Amino acid sequence: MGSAAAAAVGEIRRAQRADGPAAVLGIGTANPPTCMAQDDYPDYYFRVTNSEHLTDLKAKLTRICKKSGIKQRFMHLTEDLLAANPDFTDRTSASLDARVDIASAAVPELAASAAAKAIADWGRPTTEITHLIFSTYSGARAPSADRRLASLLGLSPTVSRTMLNLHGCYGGGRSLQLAKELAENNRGARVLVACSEITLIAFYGPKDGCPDNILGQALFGDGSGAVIVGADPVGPVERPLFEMAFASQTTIPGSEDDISMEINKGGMAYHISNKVPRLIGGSVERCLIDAFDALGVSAKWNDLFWAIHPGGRAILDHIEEVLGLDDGKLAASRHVLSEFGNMSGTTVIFVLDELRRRRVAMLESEAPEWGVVMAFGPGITIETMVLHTPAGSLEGN
Ligand SMILES: CC(C)(COP(=O)(O)OP(=O)(O)OC[C@H]1O[C@@H](n2cnc3c(N)ncnc32)[C@H](O)[C@@H]1OP(=O)(O)O)[C@@H](O)C(=O)NCCC(=O)NCCSC(=O)CC(=O)O
Repeated sequence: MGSAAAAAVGEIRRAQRADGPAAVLGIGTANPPTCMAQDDYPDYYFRVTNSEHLTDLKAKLTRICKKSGIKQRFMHLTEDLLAANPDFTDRTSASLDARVDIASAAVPELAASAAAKAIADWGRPTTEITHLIFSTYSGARAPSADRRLASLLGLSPTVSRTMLNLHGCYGGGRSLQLAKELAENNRGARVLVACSEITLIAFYGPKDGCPDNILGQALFGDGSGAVIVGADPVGPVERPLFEMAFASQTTIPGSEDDISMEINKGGMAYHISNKVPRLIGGSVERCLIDAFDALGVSAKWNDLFWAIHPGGRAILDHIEEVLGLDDGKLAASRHVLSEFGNMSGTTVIFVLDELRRRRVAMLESEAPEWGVVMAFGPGITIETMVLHTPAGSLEGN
């Protein structure tokens, strides 16, 4: 290639890319209608699974629920749905087909409800969405939930879709990072991120010797979160809520067996070791130092705003301790954990939405300029994203 052609290709490439950083331009969330108080859950769970005789496990679930930092959770699976599918309580039954049938409809429908709110918050027509990233642990079919969501919303047939399956609790962080790459590398792109999780795929009765299931029964809830991401916002309609300044992914060496998920004939099984809070707590500071070094920004942890995936109360406690965070710095994460439980990949979007609400209530001078999103999942994988809030970004919210 001659130097003139190389220059022309370089010019084309520059013209194809955005000028500014990707930013969050709208956020929406949704939950199924059934809300379960955490204090009532052990009685409910052991009754509907006909397991009242497993008194030790019920006492264990009660202890975990009390220490979980969760007040309530939302669930798609109701008692009526369970009565229609009694084999869902038996982990050895071949119930995957029935679970996938229900999830294939419910997961994109919940996402459509969150996405409609994100699109309204963004303020431009649905047909101007150019890319869709969908993340769920319930996907087991193609065409998948991304295709169904595109139909439900009436997205353009030229929308470029990406499906993320089984990323678990880092699905939201991964989706946001991919959205940043797409928005910055495609001038004018408007990316819809949709995460949607319903626990029905992994609901079983209790079984002696299976404490993972008891932990999961205490933690996980259902919800969907959607975000519109784009660069070079077109005012006055588009307002950048959070600019995405930097993103990275890190895997904790030797931790591949500490969080795992697998689909089998009876649904999804998972394992969460009791080392998870310590492993994550021991790794986050290195990720943060590397991120801010790469940006050339000097950061004091207490001067940032925080959107940490609330995987469990002990994870937040460990992070707070290792980073020396003041009380209240993880308030948005603790609030979401309390009101909704751990909704896997979706949770971090709820935390971002909660942070946005809390920042609106602050004076501009009190609201930290820089912040961090962190999410964790199988791997153990840590997603880190540094956010920046442009001046005036909270006005009019
Ligand atoms: C479960 C807890 C609320 C319990 O609170 P405390 O630790 O303060 O209390 P504690 O030490 O007295 O423990 C109470 C009971 O919980 C049990 N327990 C603790 N961790 C457990 C685990 N990983 N598996 C099974 N049981 C567990 C203890 O053995 C104990 O049982 P007994 O009382 O019988 O002695 C907390 O440990 C916590 O938040 N853990 C983090 C949960 C986690 O790893 N979440 C990540 C989910 S995965 C995720 O977010 C990503 C993804 O899915 O992709």
